[in-house]
Amino acid sequence: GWGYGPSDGPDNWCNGFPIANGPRQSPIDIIPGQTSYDSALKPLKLKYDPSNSIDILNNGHSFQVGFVDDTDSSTLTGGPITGTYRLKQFHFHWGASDDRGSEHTVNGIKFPCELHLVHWNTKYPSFGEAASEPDGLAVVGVFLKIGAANPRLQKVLDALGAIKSKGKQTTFSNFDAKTLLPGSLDYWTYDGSLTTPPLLESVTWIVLKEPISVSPTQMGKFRSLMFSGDGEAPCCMQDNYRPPQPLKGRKVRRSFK
Ligand SMILES: NS(=O)(=O)c1ccc(O)c(NC(=O)NCCCCO)c1
Ligand SMILES: [Zn+2]
Repeated sequence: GWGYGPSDGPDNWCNGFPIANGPRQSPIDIIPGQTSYDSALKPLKLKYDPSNSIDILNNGHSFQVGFVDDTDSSTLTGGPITGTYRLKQFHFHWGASDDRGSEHTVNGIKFPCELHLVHWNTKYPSFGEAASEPDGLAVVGVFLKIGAANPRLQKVLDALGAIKSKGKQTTFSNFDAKTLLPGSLDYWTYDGSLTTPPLLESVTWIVLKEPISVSPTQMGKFRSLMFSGDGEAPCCMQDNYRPPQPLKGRKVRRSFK
């Protein structure tokens, strides 16, 4: 399988997934001075129902909080997308130290962590089907910046003790994903892909300009997870980020002046 190590990491993904060198790969370096303000872009509308959160899982690449997605109770509408996209899961990418970890960068600057809220287009029957369509997915990216401890993030971090190794899963109910969003929903947007294999080019990326805070101690909690499963050689889950990919002529739009 694929991973983030010297032999199975991002530089080798093209061997199993040739789309790794495709025309709309993610993440990218966002250069604000080269983005275009688009007054036609609508405000983001995120409506999340806390009763939809179900579980938290260590999938061996990151950890993700899963949501019930059989109704339109947790959705993304507006922004650059048309129609209704349902929240499926959120997860993070982070570094071994606070100087790296985000997937998107801004003027080449790496943040210590990046949150991805993954949504799928309800014009398709399921996430799996949507994931192979050019307009199938919309992922909201939120940067985490070192500062004061984030009490809303702490609720998620307190659950990590139960999912230390690959394959572990536990219930995670009544979590309001909206509490992880910054005050401003100003965003950059561009057409891209999943940032992990299968690297499908089906994602409308919506990257928020304003970061949320995380403390150094909280970053340590992320790094206490393991890529490895029980009984395997222990390997700390860190540096689980893909570096920026070539823009290949794509335009990045912004929702704000
Ligand atoms: N980072 S991302 O672009 O927001 C992203 C959003 C949704 C995804 O489904 C994936 N990738 C994925 O599921 N790969 C299959 C095996 C992963 C472990 O189960 C990546
Ligand atoms: Zn991600």
